[in-house]
Amino acid sequence: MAFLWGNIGAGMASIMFVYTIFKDHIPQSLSTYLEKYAKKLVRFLSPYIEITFHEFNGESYYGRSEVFTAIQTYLSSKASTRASRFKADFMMKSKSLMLSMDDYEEVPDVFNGVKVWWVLEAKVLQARNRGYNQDSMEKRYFKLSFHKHYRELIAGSYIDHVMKEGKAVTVKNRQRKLYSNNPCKDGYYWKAWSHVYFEHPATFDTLAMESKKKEEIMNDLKKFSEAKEYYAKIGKPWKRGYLLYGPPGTGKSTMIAAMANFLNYDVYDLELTTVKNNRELRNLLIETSSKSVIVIEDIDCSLDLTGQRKKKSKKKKDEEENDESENESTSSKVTLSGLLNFIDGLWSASGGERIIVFTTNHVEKLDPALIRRGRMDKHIEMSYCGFESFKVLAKNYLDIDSHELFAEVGSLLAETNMTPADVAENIMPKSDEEDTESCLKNLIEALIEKARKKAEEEARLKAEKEEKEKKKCAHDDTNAAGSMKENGCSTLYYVS
Ligand SMILES: Nc1ncnc2c1ncn2[C@@H]1O[C@H](COP(=O)(O)OP(=O)(O)OP(=O)(O)O)[C@@H](O)[C@H]1O
Ligand SMILES: [Mg+2]
Repeated sequence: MAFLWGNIGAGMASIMFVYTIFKDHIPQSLSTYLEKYAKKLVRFLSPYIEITFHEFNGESYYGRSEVFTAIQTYLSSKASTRASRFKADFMMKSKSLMLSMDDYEEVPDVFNGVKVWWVLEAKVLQARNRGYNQDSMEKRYFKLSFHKHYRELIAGSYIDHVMKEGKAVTVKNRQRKLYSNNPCKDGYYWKAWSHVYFEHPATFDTLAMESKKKEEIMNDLKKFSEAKEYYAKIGKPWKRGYLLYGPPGTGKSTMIAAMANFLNYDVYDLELTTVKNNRELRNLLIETSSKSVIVIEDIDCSLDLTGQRKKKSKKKKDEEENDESENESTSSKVTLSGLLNFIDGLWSASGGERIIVFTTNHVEKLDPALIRRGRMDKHIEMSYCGFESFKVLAKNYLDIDSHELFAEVGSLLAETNMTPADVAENIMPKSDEEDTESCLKNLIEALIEKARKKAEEEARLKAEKEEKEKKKCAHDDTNAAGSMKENGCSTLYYVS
């Protein structure tokens, strides 16, 4: 683009050339001075304007600037037709190559007939000398150049256009991610979450659950995802809490995957036991992106949160405040109030739609404050496999809608508590020889066996109870006899 300057550019180039030859003979201070003013002069004479967009601009400690990311995505769609050097990434979702501009590669673009130039540059900064550890850092930025004449058009409408297009391309190419809270290094920067691509196959179609309940949940999720204006109107953060509770193997984790697939959201799997304190929890929340499901599994086991709020002594409160300030001990010190703040979205100032899901096997153990409506807006019980759920599993695993053995399975399921995980395990063909009928027979056998064990257990408990009652009666008789003697009503006196 410099050659467009014509004579001015050529003149400046000659001066710079002469300067480089004699540079070594000029004192250092004068050379710096000359360089500084030469650059100013160039800028003053240039008919072009440059705007830079830095990758990390202090918006957040860990995060990349959203503007930088949107520009990068926008340019990757341009770069593939207009640049000659590319960096290639394999897009898992579309199973295709995604090309993006390489460093220092210039990509031209035209907006309303006006030409602009983009280039990705980097500055290497020497980090502060910390004893033996002297790292250097690279700061990347996009530089946009255009003619002064179009300042308003480019700085206004064009940048808006780039942001919009960039975000639209991101949504289209979005490879959803499953994040976990293990910090990882991305170039020179630490990120609070590391991720893998999220490719769980569960959907609401494959989820074994009564259809009415399923539909209700799907409608709830859909309504939530379309309610941006509504949440803004009522002045609440755009988030919704779900509590999934029920015995192991009833599909709580499967339901979370189905929810994320249904909404096309990322999943943040938050392992609370590794979070050091409330401050770290807050940072983790800030680093979550919009359109995400934040999951805390087995909330009752994660931390000793139950009743902590009620029991908290003055000493504990002081400790918690210290923890908030500087003390970063290794053991987890997330408190119930820290978690409540987390859920209330007090720190999710960055906005955007988020779903929070807790799972537990023991809902009765949780502090009511944690699961009250408004925090956990919807409580969903995941229960044992009924006939309707079985039919979904039979369709998933055996590809059948009906069978003469269905009636028997149905009546056995009504009498026996078997989880969908166990039903699935029993009907899954174990070899090529196993046909549909033998798979269903396996399930029937397992159900009969379970019913037999249940009956045995019930009989054992009944016998135990009767035995206890007998003993209690004998004890009561003894006491009664003792008291009669005391009252002079009996000649016998029993010692119990
Ligand atoms: N409702 C269900 N629909 C379809 N598949 C299910 C369902 N419940 C369980 N399964 C099957 O059983 C396996 C275990 O289920 P899942 O991990 O979702 O149970 P969970 O309720 O999360 O158990 P836990 O309380 O132990 O975490 C799943 O991989 C899935 O194949
Ligand atoms: Mg689970």
